[in-house]
Order: sequence, then C-alpha cells, then structure tokens
Amino acid sequence: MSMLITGIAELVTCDDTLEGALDEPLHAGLGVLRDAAVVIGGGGEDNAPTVQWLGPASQAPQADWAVDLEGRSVIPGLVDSHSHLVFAGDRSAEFAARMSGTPYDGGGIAVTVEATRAASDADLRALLQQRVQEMRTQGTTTVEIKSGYGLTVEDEVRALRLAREVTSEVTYLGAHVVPPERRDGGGRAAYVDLVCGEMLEACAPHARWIDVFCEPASPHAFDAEESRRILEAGRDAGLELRVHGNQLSEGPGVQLAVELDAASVDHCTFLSDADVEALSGSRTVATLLPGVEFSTRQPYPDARRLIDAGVQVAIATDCNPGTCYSSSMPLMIALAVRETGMTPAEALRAATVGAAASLRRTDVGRIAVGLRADFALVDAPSWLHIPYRVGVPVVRALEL
Ligand SMILES: N=CN[C@@H](CCC(=O)O)C(=O)O
Ligand SMILES: [Zn+2]
Repeated sequence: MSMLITGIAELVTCDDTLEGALDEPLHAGLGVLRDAAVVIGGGGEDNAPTVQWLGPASQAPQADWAVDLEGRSVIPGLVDSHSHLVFAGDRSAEFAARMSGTPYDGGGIAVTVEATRAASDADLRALLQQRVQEMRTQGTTTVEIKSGYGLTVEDEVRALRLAREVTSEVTYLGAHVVPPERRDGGGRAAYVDLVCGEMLEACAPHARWIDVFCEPASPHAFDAEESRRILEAGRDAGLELRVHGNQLSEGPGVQLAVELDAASVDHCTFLSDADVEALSGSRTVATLLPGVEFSTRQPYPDARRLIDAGVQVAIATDCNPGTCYSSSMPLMIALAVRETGMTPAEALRAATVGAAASLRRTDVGRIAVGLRADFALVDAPSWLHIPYRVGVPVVRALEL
C-alpha cells in the first residue's frame, strides 16, 4: 500500500543538494520544496513506511490513498542527541535558587541519585515513557538517553535496560559524578576503577555509547586523566565515545574528545581558540545545549564562532532534573537562534542532520527517497514558525 501526502506548504528535507529546492538564503542548507508532495510505502526496516517519491505536488504520482495536510509544513523528525530521562525526584527548588544567583556545580546530581535508587522499576519506566511521549508531542522522533543517576552496578544496569526499551541510542554514564558515599578517602579512585571495570563489564552489553562528565571545575565530576581512562576503557569494551565537556569552564573535555575521535562533545560553553581549532579539523560534533544556559544563568555558547570556523554543530535538550528540565527541541531551536548566533536555518539543521551526525547516523534527520518516513508536522505555512512562534506547540511527530 502506498500513501500520497499532499497539501505540504513547505517540505524541509535537510538535503542541501536537492534539485528544485528554494534558492533563498533564509532556507540555506535545508533543501526546502514549496507546494510539495511525498509518497510513502511499506517495506522498510520493521515494515516501517519509507519514502518512495518526493517532489512538487503538480508532478506527484498516483498512490493507493491520499492525505491532505491543508497547507501545513513537514520537517524531518527532530533528533534529541543528549538527554538524561531515567530519573525520579524533584529539584525545582534548586532551579529557583539558581535564578536568584546560586551557581551550578553538579552537586545536585546526588539528590537525583538518591531518589532514582529508591524508585521502583515500574515507577521509573512510567516516568521515562511519559518523558519520551512528551518529546514526541514536540516533534522529537529520535532520542539518546544516558544512565548516570544510579552509580552502582545494579542501578546503572537498570537505567540502561529501561532506556533500551525506548531507544537504541543508549549511553552508559557511570562517570556522571563520584557518588556521595564514595567521596571520602580513596573512594574516588576506587570509583573510577569500578566505572572502568565491573560496572563497565555489566553495562556495556546494554549500551552503544560511553560518556563522561569531564569537568575539573566541579569537585564532583572527573578530570582529564580520569576521563581519558574511562573513555579508553569504554572504547576497549566496544562502546563509542561522547563527552560532557567545557560546561563550567575552559577545561580539557573538548581536546580529549577530539583526540579520541568522540562522536560528540556536549555543552561547549567555554571554549579557547585552540578548542575551536581542534574541533574544526575533526569529526567530533560540538553539541550545544542552550536550555542549560537558560536554566543555570550561565552565558550561552557561541555557535557563530564555531560555525564560522567550520565546526559541525548540533543542538539538543540535555533534558535532566538539574540543569534543564525541558524536553522541547522547538524551544532549543528558538534559544539557539535568539542567544547563540545561529540563523533559523542553521538551528533547524543542528536539530536534525547535525544531531544525527553527533550520533553518527545518516538514516535520520533527513527526508529522502529510501529513508524511513520519519517526519514531524509543523502546524504553519512555513518551518520558520518553529522559532518565530516560540512557546507555542506548533510541532509534533507525524504518526503514520
Ligand atoms: N553536567 C552534567 N550532567 C547534566 C546535569 C545533571 C544534573 O544536574 O542532574 C548536564 O548535562 O547538564
Ligand atoms: Zn548531560
């Protein structure tokens, strides 16, 4: 069975080589077709519908049945390449304190660790599913999810197993912080041993990625030497690498990520010229998380500087109970435009193909013949309404 989708005011493919795409700077790099149509049909992976044809509506072929979107727009499903969705508990008071000037240092993570350890599997699963659903209703169809609020072998494995139920992009983050019960004496070194040893062995089968919070400015996170050890152990266990780096200060995270060919270094709030130069000559994507700066009152990262230097950028929510409890990619697009110096087109690319690249994926974040029909619907005549109508729920995953 094939389905013809018509009435598409703007079809954003994110294919910058697409023939017939609008040739206007406003839409640069987005491969936008106006008054477009798409034909989808079964036969993809898991029998999911794939794109069989796309082009101007006036040239659309016949299909078994048709759907008219009545002047709405279609974009690739948004890709949220950085989230921490497996948690319990509440830290809204910490947010309020930050709004009055208390700085963020990672210390609140322990509060979530305690609440998460105490939660039942059923409660954690329900919270996770609710958050993933919240993302879908805002246009996100691919999500990466980290562990990191368990910090014992059993609790980390449990978080990864739960995450695996809702996504294939699962990240082992035993190296989120040193847990409170291990902070004294030689506990810190012993915890790094655990993260690289028994915990890694138990977690690796349930994850694709390993991540580390590399931030010497936080007494709770990991320095360059510890981070290198953790990432190398993960790589030896068959995991691919991601890094939380340069969130609170100009630290070693970016250089380490580039040196180890990590797929992504995330935050990139404080960067030296050497960091930008290293990123520009690398395959490592700089993932910006502007919701974190919104929720911590830190300065926003400078996307313009990175893009002008030729660095590939992504944006993601970092949805977590501490630094950004927002699951909204449309909000991140708006913040990236308003606060980090991206054009609207650059921000939408960063939330789709850019974020897909940070997961080393080329099968999502684009709309093209042969790819899975992974779309989000914009309830507006132009995709530009995503940042333009900030705070208004104009984007949702298109259920086919
Ligand atoms: N920085 C480390 N991890 C999260 C914050 C987690 C928390 O505070 O609970 C982040 O990406 O910002
Ligand atoms: Zn994070």
